[in-house]
Amino acid sequence: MSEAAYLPIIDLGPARGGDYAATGALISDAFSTSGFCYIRNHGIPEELIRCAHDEALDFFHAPMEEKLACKPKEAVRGFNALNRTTMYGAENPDYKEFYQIGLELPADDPVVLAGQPLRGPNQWPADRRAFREAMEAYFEAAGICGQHLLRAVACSLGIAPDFFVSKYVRPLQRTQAIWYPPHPPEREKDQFGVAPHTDYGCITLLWQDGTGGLDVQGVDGQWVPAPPIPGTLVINIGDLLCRWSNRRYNSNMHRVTNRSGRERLSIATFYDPDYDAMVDPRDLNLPEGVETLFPPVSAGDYIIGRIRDSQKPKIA
Ligand SMILES: O=C(O)CCC(=O)C(=O)O
Ligand SMILES: [Fe+2]
Repeated sequence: MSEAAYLPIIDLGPARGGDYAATGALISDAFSTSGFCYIRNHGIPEELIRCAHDEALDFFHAPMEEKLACKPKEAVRGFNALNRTTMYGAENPDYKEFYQIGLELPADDPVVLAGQPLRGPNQWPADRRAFREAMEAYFEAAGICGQHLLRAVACSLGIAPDFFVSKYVRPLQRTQAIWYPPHPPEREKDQFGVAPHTDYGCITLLWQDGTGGLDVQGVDGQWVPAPPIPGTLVINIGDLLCRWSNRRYNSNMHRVTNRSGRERLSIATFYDPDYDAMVDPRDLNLPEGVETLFPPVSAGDYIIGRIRDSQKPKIA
């Protein structure tokens, strides 16, 4: 195990069976150091992952005209073409396409009518029923896994295991199938699939295919590979949980480069709270006498602010 980036493989089996304290102790070590770990026995059936992978790949291989028919409207859902996002401080936009879905709410739901950001019905390509079914099934299974993880997180911070349940009634869960074409050879140095960044929300669940290319920054600043490990997901903390935990848990820098010469597909789930959930470090068992480092913020305001920043054209 590297000292620089501690990436343990943690068995989620006990937590899924109701023993959150044991899993909590293990993830606490990881989240308070690298902010990353792998989990196995995550509960998302392999067959479901294979289906979502195959269907997503098939979609990304479709003619651009078909893909662009699903380009995002107001709720950032659907197909996002190459170069749509530029990470804070990055030279170039990310070299990836992605398809995003979120919690399905009907167009006449009050929060959709009120224009709450990130809300709305999902977009789906015509005539791709299997893609829709696979993505919806994956979304649901990832949410269940996220709930188990958050119960373990709650235990590890010394609060009731179900603390997060009332904060995740209509979560801002975003699941993205992400497709990375091989980087163009003339852009060797400054091109990233995803430029170095921290995630915005609470907790991220990542499935990656066998290609590799994800790196995590170690405490010494060096980049350490987080290679694909069959049967596992990579889990990491985002900035919102870092805030909520008053920096007891780290949201760490990571990046993707795809110099494999082949395409790469990953499925990332940003498992984030309700729009109006207040993220206040005082609610997470802050030890007595410890000063809060962050004022309370609503989860949705924080996340949409970060997304909008990442989609701004870079000012020269
Ligand atoms: O695709 C990956 O391996 C990671 C993607 C990622 O870090 C992100 O989208 O925030
Ligand atoms: Fe990320």
